[in-house]
Amino acid sequence: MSLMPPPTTTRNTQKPAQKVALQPGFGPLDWAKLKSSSEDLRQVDWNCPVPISPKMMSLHRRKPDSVDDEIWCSFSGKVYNVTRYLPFHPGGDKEVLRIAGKDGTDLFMKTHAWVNIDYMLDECLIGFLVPNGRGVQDALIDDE
Ligand code: HEM
Repeated sequence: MSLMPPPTTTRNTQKPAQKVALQPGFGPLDWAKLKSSSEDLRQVDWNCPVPISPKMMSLHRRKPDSVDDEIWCSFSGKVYNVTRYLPFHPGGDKEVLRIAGKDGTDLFMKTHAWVNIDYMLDECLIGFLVPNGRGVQDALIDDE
């Protein structure tokens, strides 16, 4: 009889972690510190959450036709400006950029449902998702 453990315990069936190496100064504690500093991480003209439509959000995705260099996205009906969070994301900025200008709830829940996004991004909250036409700046957006 062999003393080797059964093969099921020796085979690694789990997907490897995809954490990336973050730059010095961009760890979880650094993000917590930045959040509790007086720095404005929302980077918008308003100081309380406003109604934001999918169309408005889609303009903020760092593409050639975007209105600026900022990344907005939504999770569970809340819209965040995640621009400042990108270098702090343990899974790398590219993963977050996949949902730039879009709703990221499904992808987020598939990847790490255990992460408390309300807490992680509280200082980046800029609005609540509403249907197109009902957003605070929708009247200013061209319909082509
Ligand atoms: C902007 C919102 C997001 C926040 C606040 C966030 C937060 C986090 C946190 C805290 C971790 C570390 C989790 C842990 O160690 O257990 C993590 C890891 C990760 N995130 Fe995100 N995330 C966000 C969006 C996304 C999106 C949209 C994706 C796309 C798929 C993604 C993919 C990943 C991956 C692949 C990892 C590494 C998972 C691992 O350790 O195996 N994240 N994220």
